Amino acid sequence: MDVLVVDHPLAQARLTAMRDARTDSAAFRAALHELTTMLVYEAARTLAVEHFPIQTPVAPTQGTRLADPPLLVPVLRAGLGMADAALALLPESSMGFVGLARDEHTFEPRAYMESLPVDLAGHPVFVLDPMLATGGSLEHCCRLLADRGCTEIIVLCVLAAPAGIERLDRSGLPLRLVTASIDEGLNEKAFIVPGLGDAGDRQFGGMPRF
Ligand SMILES: O=P(O)(O)OC[C@H]1O[C@H](OP(=O)(O)OP(=O)(O)O)[C@H](O)[C@@H]1O
Ligand SMILES: O=c1cc[nH]c(=O)[nH]1
Ligand SMILES: [Mg+2]
Repeated sequence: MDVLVVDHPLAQARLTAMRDARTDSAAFRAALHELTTMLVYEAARTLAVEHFPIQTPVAPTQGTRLADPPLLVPVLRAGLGMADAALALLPESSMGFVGLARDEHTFEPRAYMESLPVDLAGHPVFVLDPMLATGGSLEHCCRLLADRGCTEIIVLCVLAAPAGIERLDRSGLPLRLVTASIDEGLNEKAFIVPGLGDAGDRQFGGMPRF
């Protein structure tokens, strides 16, 4: 599986703000928004483009645009904080939604929402979720997309644990990963270490489990 680590100093500064336990929710959301802009910029580098004629004030020339803007799929809740920034850079994109909550004991994802186009054959998809921990949630989400015929899945996350990367790699799904960091590992609660805590709670506050 192709993995790109965006180690640009401006990206790492936003990541540092997100890791810092003193960062409040508003500053956390702002840093995630800005970091997502950088992740999307890098992830979009390999998208297919098409050229078309335009006229500058001086002369005719060729313009460039994305041939097929990717479907954006934030994984609720935490991925919601990446949605606005991605849509700002990709204003022609459509958006689908997948809602997953990881069970605190089994660490398996429980699906509670799915709103996706029926047929994704031939279309690229950007999956937005800040955290790749055990990989259960993102594997579940990417499988939903592959089941709809998608063969070009790009996962954008803030932090990836080695176990999650290995799981996605083993899944055989047609994906590549863009992340701001590969962290050391997981603790006994399957939280990423050193990580940044619970990305959903840090943006939106704690939630009672269903
Ligand atoms: O790789 P995994 O082990 O599956 O863990 C990662 C998942 O955990 C977090 O979501 P969470 O279940 O906490 O839901 P939330 O976004 O509503 O907080 C995160 O946003 C990922 O979706
Ligand atoms: O460290 C982790 C692991 C899963 N989900 C999170 O939000 N954080
Ligand atoms: Mg959470």
